[in-house]
This record gives sequence, C-alpha cells and structure tokens, in this order.
Amino acid sequence: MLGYLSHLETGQTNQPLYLFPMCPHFHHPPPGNPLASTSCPSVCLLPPPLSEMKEKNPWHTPVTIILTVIGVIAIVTLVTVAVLQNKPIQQKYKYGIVLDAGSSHTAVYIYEWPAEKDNNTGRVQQKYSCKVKGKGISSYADEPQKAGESLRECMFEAKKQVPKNRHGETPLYLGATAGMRLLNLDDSSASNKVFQAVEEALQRFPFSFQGARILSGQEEGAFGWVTINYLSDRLKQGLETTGALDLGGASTQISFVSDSYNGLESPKNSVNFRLYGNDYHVYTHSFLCYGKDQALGLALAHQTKSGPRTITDPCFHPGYTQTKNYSILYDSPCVSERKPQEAPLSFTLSGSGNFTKCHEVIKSVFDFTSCNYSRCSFNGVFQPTPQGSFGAFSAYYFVMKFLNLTDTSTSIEVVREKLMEYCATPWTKIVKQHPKVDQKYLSEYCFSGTYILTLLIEGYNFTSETYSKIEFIKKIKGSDAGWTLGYMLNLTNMIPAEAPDSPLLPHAGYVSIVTIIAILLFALFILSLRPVWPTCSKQPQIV
Ligand SMILES: O=c1ccn([C@@H]2O[C@H](COP(=O)(O)OP(=O)(O)O)[C@@H](O)[C@H]2O)c(=O)[nH]1
Repeated sequence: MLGYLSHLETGQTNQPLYLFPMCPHFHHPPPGNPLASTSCPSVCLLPPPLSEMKEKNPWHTPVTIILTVIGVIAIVTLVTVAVLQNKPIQQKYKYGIVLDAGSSHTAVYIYEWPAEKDNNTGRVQQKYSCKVKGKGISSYADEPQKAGESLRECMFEAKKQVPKNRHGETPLYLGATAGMRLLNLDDSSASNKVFQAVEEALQRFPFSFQGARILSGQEEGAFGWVTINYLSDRLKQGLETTGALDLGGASTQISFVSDSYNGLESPKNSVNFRLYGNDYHVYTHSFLCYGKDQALGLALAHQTKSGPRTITDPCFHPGYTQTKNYSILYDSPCVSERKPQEAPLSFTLSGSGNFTKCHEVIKSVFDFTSCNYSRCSFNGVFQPTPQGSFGAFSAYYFVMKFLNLTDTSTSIEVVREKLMEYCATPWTKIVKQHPKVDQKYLSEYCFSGTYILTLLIEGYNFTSETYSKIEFIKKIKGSDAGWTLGYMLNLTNMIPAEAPDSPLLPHAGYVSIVTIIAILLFALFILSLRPVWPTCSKQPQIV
C-alpha cells in the first residue's frame, strides 16, 4: 500500500501538508485529527516524499511525459489530417440555365450543382425559376422583336441569381416545343425570325449562350423521362424507372420502359440510353396537336364542321357563352385544312355542361380504328401497354390539382362522377367559387379534365389498375418536372454512361472511423503504461 503524508517525511510543518495530485477531492482532515478518515472517497494516491517522487511516479519521468505528449500530438495530427484531407471542398456551385419556350408561355430555369461534382451527378437541382410575362414565343410571329424583349425581365433576374464570377461559364440554352413546331410547319420564315430575335436578346446577357432550337417531340418526351427518373434517384440507384406523362398546350408526350418493347417494332418510338452503367430502352411518343389547347381546337373544329353561327358545347358550363372567331380557331395547322367553306366570321358557343356528351366529342378527335402494329394508342401510333408507375406533370398537374383529382386511389368511376358534377355546375356558381382564377383557365377545366381522362383511358389504354399508379406531380425534390433538366444534363454530359466509383465510406463515416481508431490507440497506449501506473487504495491511510 502506498500512502504518504509529506509532513512525516519532511517534518517541516506542524500542520500536515497533503499532496494528493491524483485525488483532487480529497480535503484536508479536520484540524486536530489528522488521522481521521477524510473525504477522499476511494482511491487515493498519497505522494511519495518529494525526493522519491521523481524516481517512483512514472508520470513524472521525462520519457513518459515526452511519450505522452508525442502520442497526443500524433493523434491530434492524424485526426486533423484525416478531417481536412477528406473534407468536401467549400460548397462552390456551378450553374446552367434552360429556357422552356412552350406554346403558351416561356419559363426560365436555373440549375445548380456543387462544382466538384460535375461528373458524379444526382446533385443537380433547380435553384430558381421565372415565368416570362405574356404568351409563348410562337405567338410573336408577326412581331418577332417582342419575342426577344419578353425574355429580358426573367433574364435580368437570372443575372442576379448566378454569382457574377460564374456568368461567363454558365451555359444558357433555349429549347422550343410544340408551339414553335407548329409555327415552323405553318411558316418557317416567321419561325426563323422569332429565333433570330430571341437569340439576339439572349446573346446580350453575360452567359455562355449555346443556341436556341426546336426540340423534336421525341426529345421532349425522352428528356422529361430522364428528368423525373434523375430527380427521384432511380437512374443512379438502378431502380425500376417511372414513366413520364407530359401534357402541354400544343403537344403531349408519353414515355416509359416496357418489358415487351425492345425497339424492334416501330423503331421511331425507341430511345436508348446508357446511364450509370445501365441500359434503358425507352418507348416514347409525342402527339402534336394533342396538347390541351390544341385538343380544344380539334374538339371545336369537330363541332363547327358545317360552319354554324352557334354551337351548344357540352364541355363548357351551363350559362357560359363566348363568341369565337372562325379564322383564329382555324389558324392552327392542327385544324386549318378543315376550315368550313363559307363560314361566317364568328360563332357563339353556349355551354351545356354535359360530361357524357363532352366525352363523346373528345373521343371524336381520336382515331381508334387504324393500327398497323401489334397494339396502338390512337391515330395508328404503336404503343405497348402502360407498365409500372407514371409521373404526370405540366398541364396534367395544373388541371387535376384544380379539380381536386390528384388522388389516383380514387376509382375512375368516382373521377367520372366528380367531373360529371363539376361540368354540370352553372358558370355563375363556378365564377363565384373561384373569384381569383383567370376566367379563360376557369372556363376550360371541364373540357381539360374530361380530355385528360379520355386521353389516359381510351388514348393510352390505362386501366383502373394502372391508372392508380399515376402520380400527378409538379415538382420532385424542389425541381420542376419537365424536359428542361434532362435536356441540360444531356448537353452538359452530366450523367455518366458508367457508374461512378463511389468512395468506400461517406465523409462523415470516414471521419468517425478515424476518430474512433485514434481514441482506441490512445487508450491502448495508456493501458500499455499500466505496469508503471502508481496505484491507490480505498483503505484509509494509516500513518
Ligand atoms: O398555371 C398554369 C400554367 C399553364 N397551364 C397550361 O398548361 C399548358 C402548358 O403548356 P406549355 O406552353 O408549357 O406547353 P407546350 O405546348 O409547348 O408543350 C398550357 O395549356 C397552359 O394553358 C395551366 O393550365 N395552368
């Protein structure tokens, strides 16, 4: 047992001097009773006489002190180096801008991704979006300059959103869809002038402008499919993919992977991708003129074949009336050839709000009779049976959200009943219920809802079971569903064909393991000094 009272050895003081460096809570014994058990609860190290201390206490030998200091420094260095070496580089971002020049409007999207992750995607996300005021660029055919001007406000905003030092290296793309496809069909010179005007306008901004062009329907469908599968991390993880349903104003796209489609039957509907080491054969088709605005035109053309002055339209609410100009309606190349001879200037449309009849009118704009393939959707277009889950976005979402029909666990029969009730609601009541909604949009929801249901069920052959696998979506993880992100990922080569080498451990895991090992090493080092540890006893000190 080691227990030392210094005064006995030194005899220098009357009051004993207790030196218990290892027993910090040990207090001086009560005066007059130096032997009484004191408050040191258990282990006590009574120091050796000062003269012996240097020899007997290993903590005080220079070698031990030096070793301990070196050990601590080594561990601190190891952990610091590990942490710094593997610390993600300060989050610096890169940016890409895509303008979606749709038939009804243009939207500007800014994407950002960590600068060091250029080639290891799954990290690109939408930073900002801006809806350009006014109509789509195709509606400026007669005054192309205004198409360029219309983009300025959102582009100035984009300039503020992207840090100045990144402006020059930020790619800027403009992709035009069905509105410009139609204008190009109708009047290619007007379409070129619109492009010239928007290019001139975009070149004035400090970004790296990569050109403006019309996307093919196939690209629009395929990049929408890439976007939603990228955002839901299905591509990177090699999971079963989700189909994409995109409804625009002038065209609509369906894209999905089917076990029964390898691209041999109707190769024009096949798009192949190799992404993150997986091969995808995607079926895709874009129906020009079957976006919801052009489909309404088709339905109206069907009802005005004979050039009447009035029509009773079942797709509009009872009490709704509108005068429409024949030449405006038949201006679109989707219906221009069907313009009735000797039609008056205009006709008056009166709503009757009858879902069943509206469904019949809408069905008449589809051709379900011709099919030269094993199976078709409509208009003689090959399509495998829908398979797996689907994300339905753009106007699908706007319309179904407004009608409160985004819950696809609701049976198709119930959806029909709800639409029936909604269409039959008098226009005055609808306006009262939605005073803030633009009346142009408001008047068309009965038609649009009925059109969506017809397109999905009769057009694409969704059944009660597969309908329930559709999810109406606007955004995924904060980024809008649409073709723009997929388009940019493709053009910037940001989805590698092969799976990137992933680090063995994520950064946090790596740092934890290094820290735990360092602590264990330190503990082992301390334990290895055990033979030379000074000991302490619970027994009271007897002097
Ligand atoms: O808040 C909104 C915004 C858009 N839309 C409709 O969604 C469609 C989107 O068309 P876009 O111009 O984007 O598509 P494109 O025809 O060029 O593919 C159009 O019918 C719009 O009227 C809508 O119903 N609500």
